[in-house]
Amino acid sequence: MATATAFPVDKSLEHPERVLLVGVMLSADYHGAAETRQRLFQAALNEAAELVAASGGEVVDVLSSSRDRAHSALFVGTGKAEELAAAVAAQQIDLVVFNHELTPTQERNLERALQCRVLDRVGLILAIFAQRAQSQEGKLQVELAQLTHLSGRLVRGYGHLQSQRGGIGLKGPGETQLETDRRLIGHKISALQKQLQQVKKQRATRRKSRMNSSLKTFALVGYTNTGKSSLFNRLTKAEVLAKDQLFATLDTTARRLYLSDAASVFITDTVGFVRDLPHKLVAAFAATLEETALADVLLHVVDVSHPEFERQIDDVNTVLAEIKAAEVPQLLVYNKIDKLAQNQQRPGILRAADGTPVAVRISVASGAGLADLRSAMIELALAK
Ligand SMILES: Nc1nc2c(ncn2[C@@H]2O[C@H](COP(=O)(O)OP(=O)(O)OP(=O)(O)O)[C@@H](O)[C@H]2O)c(=O)[nH]1
Ligand SMILES: [Mg+2]
Repeated sequence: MATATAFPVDKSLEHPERVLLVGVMLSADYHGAAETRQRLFQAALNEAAELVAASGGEVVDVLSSSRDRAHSALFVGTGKAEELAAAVAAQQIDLVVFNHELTPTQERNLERALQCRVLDRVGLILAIFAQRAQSQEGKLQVELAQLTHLSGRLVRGYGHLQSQRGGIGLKGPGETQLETDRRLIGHKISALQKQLQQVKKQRATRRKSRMNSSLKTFALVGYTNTGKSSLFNRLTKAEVLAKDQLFATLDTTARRLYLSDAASVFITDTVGFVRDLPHKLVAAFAATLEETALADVLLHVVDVSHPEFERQIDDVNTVLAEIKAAEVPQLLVYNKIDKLAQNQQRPGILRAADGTPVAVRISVASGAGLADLRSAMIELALAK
């Protein structure tokens, strides 16, 4: 349900946008030896470039610098701002993306100084979600996240002006507008929350009928672009969109899956996670992610060919803890082994000391290890 609002909620991108990507390596954010810090910083920049691509933008230039700072606050000095403004003008940049969190005030000041739109990482992820949301639920959730993001900005963004005015007791026109905006946003937010509550009920009803059937539920989770939807399709012969793109999936789909005569299960595919997934987004997607927390087993899909796959596993576990799914048993699915060196492509099940399957090495692309995965799933489905 698209809604027109009086305020600039829509930060969605129009493509093709010419994007300047800015990375600032703050010593507070990257730890370890210089070489490690450099590698992590580069990986974060690469991921930001992928996010830009996922939003339909084109990275025209990347500027990075490092700063020795004890606290993790980005400060853009006048010299740097001038350098950025020159780059924006020279290369006809439409959008500058900071791979760093900006305060609303910083974002506004930068927009003024650079004469061009500015987004930080959170804003970029929200913009992608806004573009992608397909289902009514997905759209409601993204809109809620954007409005919450905006209302936070209105309050914080104008706060310093208000306190200055407070003493004089003035009520300028801007302030009145601000109050109106706040009230409208407040109404809109509660309306959205009510609608989402409704959706949540419908979901609960559907889930209940699944639970009554006493079938176990497996939920696919994992970092974005690891192959969850590809695996879902392969296992269930469904046709969920699978694409080499961050956040191809935003909704949850559930299908019944026959594993053996004794074991039929439900399997769900859902939105992928990313480092620093905005909290507002996680909160807004609570209804979608609830399925995950209530699953019997999580199939944690990992792109084992990704240089940062171990960190991605940690990032996913962080989000899982946030949505109270940390206690759900996990089976790690090491996918894309076809992309590893020849001598590392061996598929199969890895077991704990007591014999419980803890991980399976597979390739959805080549089909290697899929039989192992199915038998591990049967074991877990029949356990208890
Ligand atoms: N080489 C290789 N590529 C794979 C394999 N599995 C999936 N892919 C590719 O990885 C990309 C991402 O796949 P998806 O299934 O969309 O990944 P996802 O985890 O659902 O991604 P999001 O929905 O964005 O979170 C696609 O281009 C797939 O073709 C695999 O085993 N090997
Ligand atoms: Mg997907």
